[in-house]
Amino acid sequence: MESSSDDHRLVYVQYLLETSVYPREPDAMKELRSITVNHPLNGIATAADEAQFLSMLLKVMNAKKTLEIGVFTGYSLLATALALPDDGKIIAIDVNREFYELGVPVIQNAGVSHKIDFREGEALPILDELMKEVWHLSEPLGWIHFFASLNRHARIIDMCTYKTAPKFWALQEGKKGSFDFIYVDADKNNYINYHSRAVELVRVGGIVAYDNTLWYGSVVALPEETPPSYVMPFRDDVIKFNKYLAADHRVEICHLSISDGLTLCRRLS
Ligand SMILES: C[S@@+](CC[C@H](N)C(=O)[O-])C[C@H]1O[C@@H](n2cnc3c(N)ncnc32)[C@H](O)[C@@H]1O
Repeated sequence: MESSSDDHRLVYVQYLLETSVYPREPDAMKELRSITVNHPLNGIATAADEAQFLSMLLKVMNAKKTLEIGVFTGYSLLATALALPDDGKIIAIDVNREFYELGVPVIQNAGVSHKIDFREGEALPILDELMKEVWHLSEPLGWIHFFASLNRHARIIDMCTYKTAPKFWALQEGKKGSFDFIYVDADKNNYINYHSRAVELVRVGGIVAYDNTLWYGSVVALPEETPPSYVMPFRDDVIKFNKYLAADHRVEICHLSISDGLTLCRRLS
């Protein structure tokens, strides 16, 4: 079963999809992909080989708290939810709830909906709220993240006020520095704006992953007159973003040619 997001890619991609990706794809993800293929915008869904890669990356990282910007029908979200442990948490943002609701029954049947906190709306104001919002310390990772944060920040807390300090600290820091992984797959003209928030929200050593950073395969590398007009609107934004990331020393980067480009940024400090 193919999705049209795979159409433009090379023959070897079809080979790897058929040989190594589709046979290992969880049934729920297969079902969600077959629902998505009937959607008029199906080409914007995360590709199956990329989702397989993200799934392994999350497991290798032991990720527990993640953030996703750009859900659509939820294919990458489901891959993430399946990869996280049972007490994992994903905050998932999309301006369009109707897209997400197409995938909800599949996500529920897969038994992972308790990990997902879907937030409908424009991503930038939601991210700004997250910078201030606290994790409930009763949440499974609240205390662990709190104590981990003591090592990362220079601020000193009087441990004599041990019982009141955690709340105080959480109010100071919001959700900054608490996500293990952030996946950005929304409007490309806002990627630089998302990066300024994501780099603060992700923990030191955590990963922010940006999708479509080669924009339709290799369009970013072709002369301006070459690409068909329908891919042009975000082309310059992606080119600008790639240059910006290459010069951003807050992160180590790895620009992969999987799907139509995926850039991993590891927060350094
Ligand atoms: C490329 S699709 C996401 C694909 C998804 N990751 C998947 O696996 O199918 C982009 C999504 O970003 C959402 N989006 C676009 N601009 C947005 C914005 N400013 N704020 C929040 N969501 C936005 C769109 O509604 C769309 O569902």
